[in-house]
Amino acid sequence: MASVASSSSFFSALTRSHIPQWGNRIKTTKSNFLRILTRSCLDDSSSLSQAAQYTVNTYVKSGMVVGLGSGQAAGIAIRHLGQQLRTGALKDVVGIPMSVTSASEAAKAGIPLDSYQEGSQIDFAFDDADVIEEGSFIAVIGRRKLHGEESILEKKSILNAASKLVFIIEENQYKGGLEGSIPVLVQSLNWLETAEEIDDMFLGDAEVWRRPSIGQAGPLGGDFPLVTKEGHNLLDVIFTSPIESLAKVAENLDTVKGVSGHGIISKFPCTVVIASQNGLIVVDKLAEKEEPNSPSYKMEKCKE
Ligand SMILES: O=C(CO)[C@H](O)[C@H](O)COP(=O)(O)O
Repeated sequence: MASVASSSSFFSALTRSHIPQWGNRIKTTKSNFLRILTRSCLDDSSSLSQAAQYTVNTYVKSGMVVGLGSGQAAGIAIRHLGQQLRTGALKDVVGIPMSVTSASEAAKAGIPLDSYQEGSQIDFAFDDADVIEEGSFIAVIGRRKLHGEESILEKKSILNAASKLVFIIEENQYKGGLEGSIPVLVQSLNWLETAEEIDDMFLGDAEVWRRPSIGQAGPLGGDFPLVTKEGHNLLDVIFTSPIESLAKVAENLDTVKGVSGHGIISKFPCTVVIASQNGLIVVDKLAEKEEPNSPSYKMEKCKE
């Protein structure tokens, strides 16, 4: 594998020739690093599988405690991790599942498991994200229907506790000016009051719907609203115009009495492994204090 620390003109030239649609879109800053891996260096046909396998092969080391996320890519990564343990390529890895689905997937794959306790040491975690805001690396999780005892709050605790974090997503999930919903956990007793306050806060930009536990329902969540294992109702704040800043949305939501949490997560350092038509794109967001004099980005390309 060749590794190149590059200047911005070198970056532009490479991105233009290798990933034209990304050349002008990825913004790099002092704290972002970008690597592009051509497809030929990876051995599976689906780009999401490649991204999941790359994540396990690159970041999981023997002896690690690994947070196992949920979603399609995380499922593939869990199965691949199990395979690596069976072949002996990795040893003594313990998984901390972030959902019932990831626990059952991991058990099937033969990964030894432990449950998350506050203060648990987690060396590495991977997860799907619904979307990630370009540049800020702030992610949204929890849009998808929650399964079993799945908890957005617990998932965020595990992701925040991890010493290293990777989100595995597809190209169309990494963008600026995001639209769509932000899941918000609210105390169920006064959920309507809280929903109205959020509605006023984002008036004209978003609608607020209470999520039902089954099927479809109207804005009030129908007769069987979802109640999480912590006893919260879940509001979907559905943005109909582009979100200028996810950080601002999170900040505003945090001021609302009755809000117990939400699906917006910003945790650095963070790496995003992006499955694209032209191979994998790996972008690292470092903690602000790291490598203050480093070049603006680094690009790696696999030797064919
Ligand atoms: O909460 C989440 C990750 O923690 C996501 O909502 C979810 O897992 C995405 O799933 P998929 O990638 O299969 O749509």
